[in-house]
Amino acid sequence: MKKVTIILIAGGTASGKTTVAHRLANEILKDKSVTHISMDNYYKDFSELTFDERKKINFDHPNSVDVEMLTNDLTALLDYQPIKVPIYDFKTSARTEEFITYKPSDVVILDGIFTLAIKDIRKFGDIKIFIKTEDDLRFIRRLQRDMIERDRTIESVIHQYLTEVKPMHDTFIGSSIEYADLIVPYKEGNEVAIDLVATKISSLLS
Ligand SMILES: Nc1ncnc2c1ncn2[C@@H]1O[C@H](COP(=O)(O)OP(=O)(O)O)[C@@H](O)[C@H]1O
Ligand SMILES: O=c1ccn([C@@H]2O[C@H](COP(=O)(O)O)[C@@H](O)[C@H]2O)c(=O)[nH]1
Repeated sequence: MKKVTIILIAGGTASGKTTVAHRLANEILKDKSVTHISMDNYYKDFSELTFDERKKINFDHPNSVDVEMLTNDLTALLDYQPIKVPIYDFKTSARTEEFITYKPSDVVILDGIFTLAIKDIRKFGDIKIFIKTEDDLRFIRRLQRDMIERDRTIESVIHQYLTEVKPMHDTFIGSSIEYADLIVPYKEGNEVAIDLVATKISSLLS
């Protein structure tokens, strides 16, 4: 039986993880059996808390992730079993009541800030990628994205960035680059790195 290949894509907030994962899954590897999963859907379920209480949670600390659910799901995918994942809502900081079902596939791409920082997740990676984007670019992208897509104010983005995002990045996420097989400097896109990953996957699948 063929082994499922798991690609982990890490990097700071707004570094371009989702963009790279999406390109790999939907363009470069579109003829292969590929599933792209976001680690964002594995934040713990804090729905019993009020919205104001949830706003105080530090979502940049690894403890905010439901590692047990994620490891169970990755184990199921390695066994070619389907998984059902709750969809997360960044506007309310809570899981929605909707689920997405992922069918078994030969390649699984998991992207998220903690994919290389959390040992129990990192150990699943066959190919470990870190997207390295300068901090100021990431902050600008995050500010735009959070205000447009996540219902945040400029003040809340700046406050969260200075009190949680940056200190946790400096403590946990930035240093996880040491576990990467490939570091991708993603500014205007990096075709060579993306082609290298595609070639490696093709060789693993053949
Ligand atoms: N190479 C790039 N150049 C310019 N903008 C980019 C680039 N990559 C991503 N973005 C933009 O930055 C924001 C964050 O990208 P995303 O891929 O969602 O990052 P992440 O998943 O790391 O948080 C998005 O609005 C996206 O369109
Ligand atoms: O309820 C939440 C959950 C997470 N966040 C922030 O999201 C980023 C991680 O997502 P990226 O797409 O990689 O940026 C993390 O830095 C958290 O601060 C949130 O704001 N609210």
